[in-house]
Amino acid sequence: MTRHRILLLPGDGIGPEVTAAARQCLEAVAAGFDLSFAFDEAPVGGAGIEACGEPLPAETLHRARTSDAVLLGAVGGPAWDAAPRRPEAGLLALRRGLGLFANLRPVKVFEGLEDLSPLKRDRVVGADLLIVRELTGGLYFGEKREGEYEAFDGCAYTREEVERIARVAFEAAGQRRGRVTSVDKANVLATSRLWRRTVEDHAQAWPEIALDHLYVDAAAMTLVTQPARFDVVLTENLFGDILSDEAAVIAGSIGLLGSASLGAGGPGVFEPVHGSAPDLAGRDIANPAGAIASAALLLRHGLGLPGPAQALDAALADTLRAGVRTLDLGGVTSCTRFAASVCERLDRADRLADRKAVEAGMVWTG
Ligand SMILES: NC(=O)C1=CN([C@@H]2O[C@H](COP(=O)(O)OP(=O)(O)OC[C@H]3O[C@@H](n4cnc5c(N)ncnc54)[C@H](O)[C@@H]3O)[C@@H](O)[C@H]2O)C=CC1
Ligand SMILES: CC(C)CC(=O)C(=O)O
Ligand SMILES: [Mg+2]
Repeated sequence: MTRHRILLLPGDGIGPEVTAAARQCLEAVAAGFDLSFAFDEAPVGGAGIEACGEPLPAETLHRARTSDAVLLGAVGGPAWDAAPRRPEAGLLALRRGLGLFANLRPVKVFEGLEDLSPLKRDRVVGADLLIVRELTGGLYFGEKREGEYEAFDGCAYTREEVERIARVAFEAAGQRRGRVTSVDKANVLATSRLWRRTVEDHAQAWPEIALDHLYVDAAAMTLVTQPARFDVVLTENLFGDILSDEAAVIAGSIGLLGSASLGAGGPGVFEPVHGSAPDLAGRDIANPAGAIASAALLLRHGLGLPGPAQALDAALADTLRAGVRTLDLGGVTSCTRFAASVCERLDRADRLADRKAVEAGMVWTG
């Protein structure tokens, strides 16, 4: 039996709580599908600074590189706000170190949560989009200078960087509803004009995919006024970061969103979209759904196990449909109890997924 090596990077704040919840679900999946997962754990972010003086200790990066997939919680918090090296730098270094240029952030409205969003119900029902965010270029990785009276952040993109993320977006659209909306600020930024030209050229090879462009300011508005208009949203690092938090409004809580960060074949990093939520940390009240959704993405994209991924997605959806809700969803269920509910439902969800699991060569044995 293949032993899949999963590295856990819990990080800071609620990171350890939601990562433990997601691990519990992965263990339940492993038991049900007769899979073998070997979990390892290493410090990153503030935890890395505390343990080794570095937000990304060399040993953590080494263990990430030699794993099959990485499940990360979140990094950062007020304790390190004045630190010379911030926890967030560890996350960026991990993404760069593993070459994870593509960040997939699915956004949908779970059945039973249609009234959670402050947006009108008829706007959010049917919304189902995928943000494809470029993850290792742009402002976050440009030249930086920080002085007392002047600071500088450089933004650079190459044609090759835009092309490879465009390919991911067009491929995803081909498996979804066939539409890519590329978001830039080409009326002002040179990098955005390169982005738009490159995406236009790339689209020539995909005549079956409908491509349109929006400036990021208009995209921010349209995302909440007509969310169902979007299928795949292709955008650069900074815009994707901001738009994905905004898109959480469609789902109803940022605690619900998971993500997959993928490169050219090595291990991917799977992490919720939210941050370390210091206001919730240590109280067992965070919503672990985003981390659990990330674990499902890990199964699908990180380990190539679509049957088990589908089972975990189904158990999560079933849990939410049944009204099990953490505080952010208007409920009282704790983080640990929510995870236990997903595990309890895995059996049923797996039976529902049986046909797909069998197709994928994975049979439920629990
Ligand atoms: N990927 C990562 O590791 C990220 C780290 N951060 C870091 O996290 C720290 C806090 O940043 P914020 O801007 O406050 O963003 P945040 O995402 O941690 O929190 C924003 C709001 O969402 C709520 N929230 C977040 N996750 C939740 C969950 N699972 N369940 C229920 N509610 C949840 C929080 O309580 C807060 O009200 C900062 O140090 C920031 O740099 C922020 C974003 C991403
Ligand atoms: C802390 C940032 C670097 C990460 C972030 O906000 C994100 O990737 O969504
Ligand atoms: Mg973010």
